[in-house]
Amino acid sequence: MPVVVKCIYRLFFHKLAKFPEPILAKCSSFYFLYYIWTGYFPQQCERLFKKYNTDVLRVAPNQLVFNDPRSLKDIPGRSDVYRGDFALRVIGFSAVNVSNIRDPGEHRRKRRVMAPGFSNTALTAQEPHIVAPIVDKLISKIRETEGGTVNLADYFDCATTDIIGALSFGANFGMLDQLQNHPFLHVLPNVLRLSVIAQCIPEVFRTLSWANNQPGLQWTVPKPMRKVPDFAGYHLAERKKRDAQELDKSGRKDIISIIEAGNEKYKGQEGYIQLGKTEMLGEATTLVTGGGDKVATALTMTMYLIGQHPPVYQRLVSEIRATFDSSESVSSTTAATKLPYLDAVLNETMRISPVLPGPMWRRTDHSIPVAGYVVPAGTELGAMRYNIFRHPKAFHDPDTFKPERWLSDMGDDLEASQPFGVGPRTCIGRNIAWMELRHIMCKLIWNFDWAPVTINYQNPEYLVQYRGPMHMAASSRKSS
Ligand code: HEM
Repeated sequence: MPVVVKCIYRLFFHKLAKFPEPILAKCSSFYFLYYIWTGYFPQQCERLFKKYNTDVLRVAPNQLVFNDPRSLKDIPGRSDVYRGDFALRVIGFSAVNVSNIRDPGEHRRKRRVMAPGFSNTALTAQEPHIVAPIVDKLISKIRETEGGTVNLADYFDCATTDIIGALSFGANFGMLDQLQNHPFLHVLPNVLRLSVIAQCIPEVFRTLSWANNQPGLQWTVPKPMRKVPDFAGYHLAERKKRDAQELDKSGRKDIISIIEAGNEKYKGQEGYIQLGKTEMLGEATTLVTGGGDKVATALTMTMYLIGQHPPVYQRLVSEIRATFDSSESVSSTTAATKLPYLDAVLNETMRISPVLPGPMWRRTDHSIPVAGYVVPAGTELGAMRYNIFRHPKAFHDPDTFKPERWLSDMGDDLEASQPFGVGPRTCIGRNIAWMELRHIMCKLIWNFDWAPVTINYQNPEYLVQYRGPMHMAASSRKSS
């Protein structure tokens, strides 16, 4: 269709023509691409929601975003919507996996096999042997910085990626050992950034994906986009080699082995197809990508925010130090039951600064009701998480960091903040995340007194927050 005709159609006759939007966004995806490229798409939406006095926006010819807490349940809460074109097919060129698979039935199959690896029972057994020693290594690495400052954004990245390597692959990824020199440091956020931008124009992404599968054409694809699957594939292969050498594997309980056991359990059952080799590679990639970076961001933001709010910091120090006698006695299970203020701080951090601030796109192939609107079939749509988590109808003083709102009823609608998502595609790793967040925060606060260094810290987002350096000063604790 000639460009002018296409524009006229999109402006006046398109099924979404009645929804408010800037005129440029009606005609082409370039408007959307520009704001995604800047990394401040949610902030631009905030301005547009206000400008048009609306809670729904058409941000590209075929895309709607909502700023109404009800849309959290009305979109991702549904089991009959698909991953959108602009959703998680962004980890470079990962094989199909639980987080990027489109079909809801296939997705259920994968979740069923994977779920036991993420259960609290599996994790409680692993925390003292696998997680605690890595966190202790983090503490000693921070101790080495005394008298100077520490870039927590990178230190957390190394620690959480090492944890997911040990939990999933039974491997030492060696990030904390090498810190700034580790070749995987910063790879994932950069790949996400590249992929998210490429995805804004689906034709570009599809062409790159196609080229990536053609022998002889792979050189046309930006190299970083293959780095994450390559890293995961390498560790999957290394794990297999170790497996072959091991005579008795019965003791192993890493997540990959639990997925493999699930594969065996359902083998031969009617309607069940085992996860094949490529799917296992896909899941390995999901574990590497999902497991480290997001927790690192939540920790970085928590430390930053408590550093900026001394009364919150002091209350947290009192709670944690009064609960544990020693650093060794820290456990996330104790923290979960005895440290309500820590949970309030973490919840408030993930509300005001969500790790995944964007809309987590979905697509519907039939018309559905969303927050009082009827969305036509074939639309890409999403709930704007950053904006909803700060919605004035749901939270008083929505832009203020106030952990107390999670401790007593202040009239807030706390359900309007859903850092781990809603519905069938909610975060499979949330138990791991909570375990790491509680364990690491307790040890950081138990061992050190902290002073802020970086101020005015704000990250752009490329699906997840794109962490910049965040420095603080740690000194061995003086008070009890
Ligand atoms: C603070 C840390 C974390 C946050 C805030 C977070 C948040 C989220 C959110 C919001 C989703 C839903 C996406 C959607 O609706 O489309 C999600 C999905 C997912 N998360 Fe997490 N996550 C965290 C940690 C983890 C960890 C530690 C893992 C472990 C490997 C993980 C693995 C996954 C996977 C595999 C999915 C896709 C699930 C599916 O589509 O069925 N996440 N996460």
